[in-house]
Amino acid sequence: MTEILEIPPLLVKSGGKTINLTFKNDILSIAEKNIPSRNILEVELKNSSSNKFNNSVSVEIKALIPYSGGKKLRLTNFIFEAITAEQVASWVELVRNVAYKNSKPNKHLKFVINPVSGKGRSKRIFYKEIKPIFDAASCTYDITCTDHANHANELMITLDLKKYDAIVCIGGDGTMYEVINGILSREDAMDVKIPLGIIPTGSGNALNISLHGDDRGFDIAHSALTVIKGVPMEIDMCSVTQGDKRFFSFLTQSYGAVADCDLGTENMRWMGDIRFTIGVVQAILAGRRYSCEVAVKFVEKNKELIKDSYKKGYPVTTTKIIDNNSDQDNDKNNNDRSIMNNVYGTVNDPIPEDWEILNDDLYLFFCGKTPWVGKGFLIFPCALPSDGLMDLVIMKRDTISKTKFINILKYTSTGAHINFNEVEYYKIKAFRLTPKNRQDGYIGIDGERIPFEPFQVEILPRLITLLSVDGNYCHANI
Ligand SMILES: Nc1ncnc2c1ncn2[C@@H]1O[C@H](COP(=O)(O)OP(=O)(O)OP(=O)(O)O)[C@@H](O)[C@H]1O
Repeated sequence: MTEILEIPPLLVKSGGKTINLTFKNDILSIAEKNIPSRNILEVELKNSSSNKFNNSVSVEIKALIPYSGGKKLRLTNFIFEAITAEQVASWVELVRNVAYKNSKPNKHLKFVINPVSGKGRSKRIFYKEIKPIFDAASCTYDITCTDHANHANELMITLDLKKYDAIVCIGGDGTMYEVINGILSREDAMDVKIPLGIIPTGSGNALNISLHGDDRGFDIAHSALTVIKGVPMEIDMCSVTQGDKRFFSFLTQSYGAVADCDLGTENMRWMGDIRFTIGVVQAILAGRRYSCEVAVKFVEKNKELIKDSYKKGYPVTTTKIIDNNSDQDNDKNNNDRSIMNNVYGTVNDPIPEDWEILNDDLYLFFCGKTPWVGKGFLIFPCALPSDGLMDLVIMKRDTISKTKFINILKYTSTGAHINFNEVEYYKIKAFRLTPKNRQDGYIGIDGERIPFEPFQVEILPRLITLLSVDGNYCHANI
């Protein structure tokens, strides 16, 4: 992330040689040190064993260095003996400023560790891999290890957020879901701007994959670096109402074969990702029908325009005035973090007049805000964090054969499924889904099952801030 190129090199001794020290890697901390020679064991630099420090002035750099083809990062300490002691203090100061030019150094953090996420190894991973990186970056922190489901939610309601620079989940999407819903149920929710970070120890980690891409979505060091040096990124929230309940979703809302296979094959978890494919094939071959009535507030139906806007790097909302409804001022919504209340009411209100009603047998109804919804599953390649819109993918039973549907699903790994004519891809502001002709089935919100009853979802812009690599989700090459 940080390129220390503008810094004049410092003349140092390393491995018995004199070198001009420049540093291009991600520096977590840099300090001037008077190091007695017996501390030489700290030095991990190649060929450094011949260094003798003899109480001279040295520079200690802790950095994340790429290895394994640059895909992984390793925490490494370097100590160099300076040739001219006078130079060191100003050089150290300069490097420190560049290393943290876009982010606050020495952050004070709240870690929320979910000990049961993923394979139940979060605590061990924290002490072995995560803590050393934050210590190297001179961060300070408090830790809460959740001891029951919903603990993270409860914690966020009462926590003094002003004490921290960021809240960091050590867990999966479910932990982040609780943190977000806790924050948004606070009395002062509209004033909370604290950024949230995630270090992936869960099983799905859709959010972290969307932040870092398929390659790095499960990578601890890259995610830690994003917390330490990342850029705040506001994200829209999906406000969901069902019955008399209201809650916030930040990933997906799904119904149909994929929801069935995600949620209905929990007993096959031991199989790994293959359970999902088997589940889809089972559901389709069994001829399961997913009838429903969906009412949608569409914003953009032209798939080519959506793709084109994404490729050019701007949201469709900037190409078109989308909604002149007096109840919702889009400019305001797109620029302000100004609403907590639903604009379109709840699932118990009449459907607004300007929504379109679809009555269909579906294979798939998938709506969401993050491009990736799991590893190798780039279902919404044009999703943007804060365009004030949700992406919607629909596949209808009467337009696609069973084999074609299964075939198209394979292309979701690269996002290329949206190029098929049979796949509908929309930008929408709100929808209501009412399941039909079935007593029971699966509806998934952020990968968790909710009751098989009508529900309504609308977008509320920019309610939460995440720490991201560069202010956007990982780019999808569509
Ligand atoms: N101490 C605990 N005991 C039991 N459940 C807990 C505890 N702490 C948290 N939970 C619950 O664990 C659930 C799963 O957590 P999380 O989603 O982070 O992990 P995951 O399911 O492995 O990851 P992902 O959602 O990314 O697939 C959360 O919904 C949370 O309510």
